Amino acid sequence: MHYLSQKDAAALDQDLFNEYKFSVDQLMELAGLSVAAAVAKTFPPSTHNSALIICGPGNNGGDGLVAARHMTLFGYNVSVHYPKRTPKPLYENLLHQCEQFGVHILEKLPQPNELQNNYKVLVDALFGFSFKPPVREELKPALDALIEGGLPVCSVDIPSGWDVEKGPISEKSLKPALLISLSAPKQCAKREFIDTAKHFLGGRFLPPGIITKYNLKLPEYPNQDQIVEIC
Ligand SMILES: NC(=O)C1=CN([C@@H]2O[C@H](COP(=O)(O)OP(=O)(O)OC[C@H]3O[C@@H](n4cnc5c(N)ncnc54)[C@H](O)[C@@H]3O)[C@@H](O)[C@H]2O)[C@@H](O)CC1
Ligand SMILES: [K+]
Repeated sequence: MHYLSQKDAAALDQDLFNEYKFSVDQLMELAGLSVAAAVAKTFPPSTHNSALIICGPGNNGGDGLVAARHMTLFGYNVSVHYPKRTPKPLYENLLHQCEQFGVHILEKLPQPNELQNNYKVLVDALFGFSFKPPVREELKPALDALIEGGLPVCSVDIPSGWDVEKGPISEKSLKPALLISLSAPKQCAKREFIDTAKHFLGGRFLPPGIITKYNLKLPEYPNQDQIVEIC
């Protein structure tokens, strides 16, 4: 397996948009769908019917908004907490769609120790590969809820608060139960960092030229699946 540096993850992303002419919403839809699929495979709605998705200001948060909509279609009761909204049509439309699909928009987070009263699983769509620690004060409560909620956390692409290359930054860093790497795993997704977490690869949209250029060695997706487990 080849694990991407933070610089290469950003460069690969730019290649998809500039050289391959993908739009952000095209890739975000597939990324969010694969997140929903991996969550449902690991924490199915039959046992984990109520989910809270915590969304950040960038594209990682956008993946979370897409996953929220798909998770309602999979049978979950879904809530979204989206404290710092980026005023762009892409995110506004995704949020509008969430509302139309019956996603509950949670304006204020309860205390972390109260989350277990209402939810069975958390989805961490707070920060992705553009995050640089330490977390700024305004989004600290959202990160604390993920760390201290006492619920299984499914992290989208990067466990929030982690260094994209060096992994957890302290003993108190988030310990996800599930990581869904998107397009290709980043360096913090190495087994030595994620420990016993389940690990899936999703975002099945890479053109062959990108796989060659970045020397990626990715596991094969089974059949038409959107996700593949990495052991
Ligand atoms: N190339 C790919 O494979 C794709 C990537 N996607 C997603 O896009 C993500 C990357 O998105 P972005 O580049 O928009 O960035 P992120 O979503 O990682 O985060 C950027 C946002 O976080 C804020 N931020 C950064 N450091 C912070 C700190 N210390 N404290 C508080 N706020 C901080 C920034 O101000 C910015 O608003 C990926 O991780 C993945 O989830 C998908 O949407 C689609 C395709
Ligand atoms: K994340």
